[in-house]
Amino acid sequence: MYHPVEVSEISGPVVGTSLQRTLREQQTLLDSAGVGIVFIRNRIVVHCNQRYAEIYGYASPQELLGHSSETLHPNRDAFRALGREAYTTLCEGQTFRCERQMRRRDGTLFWASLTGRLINPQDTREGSIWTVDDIDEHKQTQDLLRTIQLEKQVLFDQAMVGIVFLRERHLTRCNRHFEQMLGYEPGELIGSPSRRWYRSDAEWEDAGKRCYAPFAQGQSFAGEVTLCRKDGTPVVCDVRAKAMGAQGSVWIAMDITERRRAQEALAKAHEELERQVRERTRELHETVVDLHREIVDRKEDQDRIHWLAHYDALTGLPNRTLLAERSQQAIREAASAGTPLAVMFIDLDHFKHVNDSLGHRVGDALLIQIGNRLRAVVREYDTVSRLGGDEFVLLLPGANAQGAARVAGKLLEAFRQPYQIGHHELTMAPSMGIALYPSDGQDFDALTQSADVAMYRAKRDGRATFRFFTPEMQAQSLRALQLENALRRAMERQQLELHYQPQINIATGQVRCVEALLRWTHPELGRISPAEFIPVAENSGQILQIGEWVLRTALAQLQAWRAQGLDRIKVAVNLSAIQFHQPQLPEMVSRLLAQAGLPPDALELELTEGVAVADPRAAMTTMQQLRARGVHLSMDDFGTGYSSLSQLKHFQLYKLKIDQSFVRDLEHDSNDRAIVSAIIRMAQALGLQTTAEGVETAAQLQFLREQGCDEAQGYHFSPPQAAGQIESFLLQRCV
Ligand SMILES: Nc1nc2c(ncn2[C@@H]2O[C@@H]3COP(=O)(O)O[C@H]4[C@@H](O)[C@H](n5cnc6c(=O)[nH]c(N)nc65)O[C@@H]4COP(=O)(O)O[C@H]3[C@H]2O)c(=O)[nH]1
Repeated sequence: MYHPVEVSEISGPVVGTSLQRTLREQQTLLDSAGVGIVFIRNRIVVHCNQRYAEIYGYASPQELLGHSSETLHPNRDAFRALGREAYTTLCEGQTFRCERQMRRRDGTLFWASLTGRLINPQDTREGSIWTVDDIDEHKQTQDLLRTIQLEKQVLFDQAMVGIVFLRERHLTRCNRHFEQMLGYEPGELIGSPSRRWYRSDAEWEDAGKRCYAPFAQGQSFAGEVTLCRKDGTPVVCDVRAKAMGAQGSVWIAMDITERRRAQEALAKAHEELERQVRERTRELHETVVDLHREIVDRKEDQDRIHWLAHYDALTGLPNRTLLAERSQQAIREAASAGTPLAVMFIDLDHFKHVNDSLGHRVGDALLIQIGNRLRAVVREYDTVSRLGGDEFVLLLPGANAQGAARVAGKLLEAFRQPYQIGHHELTMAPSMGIALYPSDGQDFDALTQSADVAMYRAKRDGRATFRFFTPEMQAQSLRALQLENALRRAMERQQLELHYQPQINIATGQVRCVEALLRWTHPELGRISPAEFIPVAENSGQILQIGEWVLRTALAQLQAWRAQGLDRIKVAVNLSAIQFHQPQLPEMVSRLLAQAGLPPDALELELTEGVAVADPRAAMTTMQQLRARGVHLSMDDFGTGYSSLSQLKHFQLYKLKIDQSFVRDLEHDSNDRAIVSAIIRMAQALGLQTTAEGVETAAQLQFLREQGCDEAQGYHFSPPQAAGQIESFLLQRCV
């Protein structure tokens, strides 16, 4: 038992020495003790050691001596409460231990571990001894630890992730969230092997390999693992796992099934969006391409429309519209500069025959070549245009009459070269009419009209030539227009009539054939010569209708004469080249003969040499067809055209009619005599009959007889007369 004694209270030499040593030892013991020790009597600090003073913030024990122990407590209540609690135990002679907050000298509180004991449990007045240890730091650490543990527990319990502790792949502990996540009751999983929350052995083993491999290298695992609920449904988890040495491992699993599902849905939506964007982009691209194409197409269409409106589709030459525009411009310039200008109208002679006999393809190819040849002849700034068909118009700015004539001459020269179309070698000649500005017309229409009229004159004057427009032509062209209009109504108004002129056998004086000649008597215009109106009918196309009427009427008349007893008489009908090139001609002839009830050899068709000029081969085919049907063919006006001897051989002709231009001057012109004589001999050599036209005198007849000409026709015997008038002549002269 410790009795605190003041050293000065001890006296006596021996006692004093050992007592002093004891006291020193006690004092040393007190001073070196690691805990604070205090002796309190009547709630007053009677004695304490250095450590005690330090704990309460005093420099030395002396500073505390005499202090009320109450000041060392936080407050009076705490002091009394401790007294009440401690003295129950102390009075029983027990040691009282507790941990209490105490107060330092500066007022701060600290935790202290107190151990007290009464000196004499029977008498509390003797005081008590207390050891005090400053456990404030330890207490704070403990509190901190407790708080941390509490927090950990809260985290463990409240975490929104599953937390699992495993040892050797068996669950030692897990939080509620893990159980709930997998659908288990609290504690149901304790001790279970981790295999329990995998769908199959394979998945479990695979997860084991993936997760434990990093553990072996001291690393943690982080990854996605598919676990399995109690009811079998899969749970996709984001798993973090860490090895804890001998403690096993801790696993944190977060259910990301929904997130994964949402991610998948998002990815799908994203993919769909991308697909839609791609689709839209593609559509947009296509729309842009379509639009672009449409714009290009429209531009091309516009260009094409503009081109078609201004150019001839076949030859690529300017058409009438562009020609008119250029002409107007050229006329304006010529007017202001006082310079000349020529317009040349070109029509191809017998071009239609090419089309009819060789087909449009050949005709088109020929027109293209002709267009190129025309372009090659003229200057750069001249315009070569095609109006359609075989009509071309040249606009020659700056060209006077001399210049235009030179161009026409060059064209004639250029046209002399044959055209090679496939295996066909074709020659084509132009008839050209020239009109000059300003004398022949002040504007485009007037100039082209004048050039057109001049071109007709060139045609009439033998074709393959050119003519300048003259005022006299103007009058004639007006006449042609007048005739064309009048001719349209001539047939329906019965103004047409046939006259017949006999052809006399020179040797016997007998009539074997009459030539039907067309007559037109107009109420105002009077009698119009076929030489004038037949070309008009040919140009306007009316010749086909008129020609058929002539054939029908002539055959009907012949049939009537035959019925009257003139049963061996024949009729000769003139055939225009245009009629001849009609593909249905042979069929039509047969039909009309059949309608009249006449044999084919009752009809003789008079052709002009012109029919064979453009395409002898096609002409030959038509002639063969007619001959095959039994119709006789004769060549009219022979000697004026260009028939070659070799062609004649193949033409299957029956007769040559010697043109009246050779007969007219037989008496005075030895050349004509020579020609007529040669024709007759040639015909004889070819086995052809000969008929001389326009025989007006006995001397002409005599010469023809001497030369061996078979027949004669002319005023010497009879002019062409109406059927009724010629009948008596025929009755006398027909056998
Ligand atoms: N100077 C003179 N002339 C004589 C004499 N004898 C007859 N003539 C005339 O000579 C022409 C002979 O007919 P062409 O050469 O076939 O020439 C014909 C013929 O090419 C054509 N033509 C007449 N009728 C038709 C027809 O129906 N169809 C076709 N396509 N042409 C016809 O018109 C041309 C002229 O016929 P026309 O005026 O009737 O003139 C006729 C006739 O009247 C004579 O002794 N002296």
